[in-house]
Amino acid sequence: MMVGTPATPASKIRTPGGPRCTPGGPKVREEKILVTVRVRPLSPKEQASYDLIAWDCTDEHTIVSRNLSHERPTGPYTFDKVFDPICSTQKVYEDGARDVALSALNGINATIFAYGQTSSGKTFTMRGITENAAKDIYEHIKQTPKRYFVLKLSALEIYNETVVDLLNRESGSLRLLDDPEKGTIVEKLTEEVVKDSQHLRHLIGVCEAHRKVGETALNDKSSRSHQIVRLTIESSLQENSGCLRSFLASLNFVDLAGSERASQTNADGIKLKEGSHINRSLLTLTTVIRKLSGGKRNGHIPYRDSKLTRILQPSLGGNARTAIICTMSPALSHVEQSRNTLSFATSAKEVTNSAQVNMVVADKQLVKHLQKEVARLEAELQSPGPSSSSSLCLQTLLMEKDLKIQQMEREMNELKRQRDLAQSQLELERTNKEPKGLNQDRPSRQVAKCLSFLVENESVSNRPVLETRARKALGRQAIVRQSATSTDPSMLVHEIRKLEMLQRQLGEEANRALEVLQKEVASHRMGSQDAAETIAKLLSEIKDMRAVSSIPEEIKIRGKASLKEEITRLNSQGINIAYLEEKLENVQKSIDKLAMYFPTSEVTPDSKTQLRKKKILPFNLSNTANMPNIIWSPCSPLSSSRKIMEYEIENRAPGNNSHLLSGGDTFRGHKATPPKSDKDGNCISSREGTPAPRQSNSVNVKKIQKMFKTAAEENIQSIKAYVTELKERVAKLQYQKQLLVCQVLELESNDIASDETDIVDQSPMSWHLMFEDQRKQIVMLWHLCHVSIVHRTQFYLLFRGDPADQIYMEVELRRLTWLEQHLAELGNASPALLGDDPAGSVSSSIRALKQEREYLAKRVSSKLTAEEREMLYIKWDIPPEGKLRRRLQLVNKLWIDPLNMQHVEESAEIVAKLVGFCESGEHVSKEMFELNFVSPSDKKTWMGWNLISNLLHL
Ligand SMILES: Nc1ncnc2c1ncn2[C@@H]1O[C@H](COP(=O)(O)OP(=O)(O)OP(=O)(O)O)[C@@H](O)[C@H]1O
Repeated sequence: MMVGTPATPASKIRTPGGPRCTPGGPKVREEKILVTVRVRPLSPKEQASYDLIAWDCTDEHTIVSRNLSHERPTGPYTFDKVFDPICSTQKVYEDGARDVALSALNGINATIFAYGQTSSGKTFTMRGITENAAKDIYEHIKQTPKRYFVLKLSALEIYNETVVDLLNRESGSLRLLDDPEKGTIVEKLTEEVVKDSQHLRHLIGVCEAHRKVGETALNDKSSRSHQIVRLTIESSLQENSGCLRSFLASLNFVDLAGSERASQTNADGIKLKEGSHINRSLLTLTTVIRKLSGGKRNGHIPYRDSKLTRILQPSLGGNARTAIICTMSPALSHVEQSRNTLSFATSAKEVTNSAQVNMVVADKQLVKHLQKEVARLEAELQSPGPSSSSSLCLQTLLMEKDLKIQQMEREMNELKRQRDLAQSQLELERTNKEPKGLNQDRPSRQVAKCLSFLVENESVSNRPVLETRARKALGRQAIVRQSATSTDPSMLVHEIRKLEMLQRQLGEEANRALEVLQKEVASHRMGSQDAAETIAKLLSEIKDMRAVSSIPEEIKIRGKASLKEEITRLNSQGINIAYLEEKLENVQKSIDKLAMYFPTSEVTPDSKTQLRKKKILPFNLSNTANMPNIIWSPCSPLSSSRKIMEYEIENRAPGNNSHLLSGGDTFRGHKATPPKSDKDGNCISSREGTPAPRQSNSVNVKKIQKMFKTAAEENIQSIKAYVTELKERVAKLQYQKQLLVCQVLELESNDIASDETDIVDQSPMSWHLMFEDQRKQIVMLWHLCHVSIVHRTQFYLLFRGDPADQIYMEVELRRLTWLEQHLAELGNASPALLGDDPAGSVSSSIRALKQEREYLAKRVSSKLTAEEREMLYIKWDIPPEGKLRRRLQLVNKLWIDPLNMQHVEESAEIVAKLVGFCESGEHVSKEMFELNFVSPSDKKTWMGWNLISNLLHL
């Protein structure tokens, strides 16, 4: 008994509940694929071999196999149409393709497939279908003058999963890309605009010709390659409303590879080993059709498993109308293949498509863009996971999006902040109607913060509104004036006192340091004539210095003094500070000169000779009498050489350690030559008195020699560093004093200027502009002065344009301007004047900055999540080369572009994370910015050499 397959209804177009509209989209109609079967006549070859006809087309929908062999007959098979061998291609076109093909003229995608075994008539049929469709399309265009049509043609061939352009074979293998709007597209595929029907025929001819070339180049290729000719049809209509409505659709003519191999593999499960015999595209096509026909439309459909199914995805259960013409031979010799073809056709007819009109409305461009974006993201998400490159690509895309969102949020917040600020400023202006002068008796906390050591506990926000009253001025001068005019004279007197106290403390420290320096230098008094002279000079300078630095102690502070008197006194002290500075400069130069006698490098045979030539012998054996001084000198308790000495003592033979120099033959000669003393009682060595042991081969002597030398070098370096530090502090003091004087002078001239300043009021807008301007200047100066990036970050994040920030901005700007000038002066000075390190402060700043970056780089992995790090590496273009290298590269890119405020903002955010400003949750106080210039904590007291050696090793 034969089991029939239910016939497909003649009209399969289903519009359940009528045509429906997708939200914001055009009508969608669901319909099954139109499946027809065409049986060709017996070929001459089949006739010659007396092959029998194995099939009967019982009606125009049914085909059944004849009972010719011992096998049981199959069928009947029913389809939308069954065309017997005498049916013309015109008829096949009309009944099996025309309706679908012409849908493309109305914006519906359409695809006509030819499926069947080799030599079954696929190409024969498709050629006729294409020609007829082309003819009808141009006929339609002719009859629709209201619409404006644009036709484009492209054609490709897929062979062994390689896509080739049939309009330009030379372009080689083409790649498939995912386009948000069009789905899968073929990269660089030629698309020719079709001028007219003749041109269309010509182009189809070109494709055919190119396919023929392929056929001769590769044996039997045509049966294993798929060809797709795609006609894109766009038609526009100007509506009365002024809207330009366009239909856009593509019509595919697909001539598939011979199905015999795919069916063999599918039906018999034979796993063909030879790769060239497996046609992945065809296999995937049958799998896709099978899955779609089984109602698994919502399950995973492996479109992406082959190029053919990727390209034709919309035509297989998607947004397209599809017709499949299955071709078959009637011969008994091909009955098995024909059966497989009919089986495929049976599956295909169960597949439902959801075609919709692809309409473009000009004034809905934005919606379309969004739809495209959604489609693209969906396509990305649907792409299979195993490909790490595609998931990476998706991740990158998401990260980029996140970054964009973050950036937009930041911009929005900034705009909001500016708006709020402007509003509050306006509010302030409006309410600020109080009579002028109301506030003049009250000291300005801003200025107090600027100058005082004390930290004001009162928050800035509590400040009475009028205290923050700003004077209208576009320049910085106006701000300075404003600060000065609101300064209480008694505050300034207070500040002057504190300044003096600082100066006194500095003097005391300098004295203590110089005492040690004097001892140290005295211990080195032996050696060459040059060295002796330098030391003598140094000693006299130290003496002078001590005299100068003790002056401030003599200052008597009276209980009450007028501001003018205070200023006069302060100005007179300026001479002392300047003198102190000058003297320190001289001391440093002398130390530098002295340091030249102690080459820091290891003593090589060459350098030994040079030393001998120059007779630089401050620490040779003639100095042994001075050894105890050096060893037990306060300058060297922590030096590495002392440790060596202790080791030496510990390892000395018993009985020889009663005194460092009393035992052992090594020192006997020396004992016989006691050192000479100068008139002050200090030990002096003479070259005449230098005994032979200088050439001694004793290991101990050499070690001790080396040790003394190291100790001396360390001490000299320590002294040098401390003097440099003293100089810096004196310079700071000098600057602070100048600022104070400046404030006082402006206070004095306040009465004269008050009329003028009252005329102008500072508007919120002008402050905002000034703030931006100052901030840019500060950022540039930070960069030029190599200021710590942590400091930059803190300052940048704290001062965001609040009117209360004015004074902080002003002070930071002044401080940096001074620093820049100072560094520039150092840089311009002659190296001869400045010693070995002409721009010591600059290089040390750079060094410190480098160390800071290294420190921050170490925190990257602990303070940022892996995701954050990855995002930053992508954003900041850090190549993937080594984890440590990447972290350092990232940190090295922070705060390097002072002209780019976006860069500055982002750098600040990253550094804040690395340092943990954000995570502590505590608000950083603005006062931490040492607007007081020298806070007690900032003051370095003399801690002995320990501190200095620490500083040196930092
Ligand atoms: N309906 C038909 N009427 C007359 N001749 C036909 C018909 N169908 C096919 N032929 C002839 O059969 C031969 C094979 O046809 P065709 O090349 O179209 O097969 P094919 O399926 O495309 O083969 P391949 O897969 O190898 O490319 C051709 O010579 C063609 O002219």
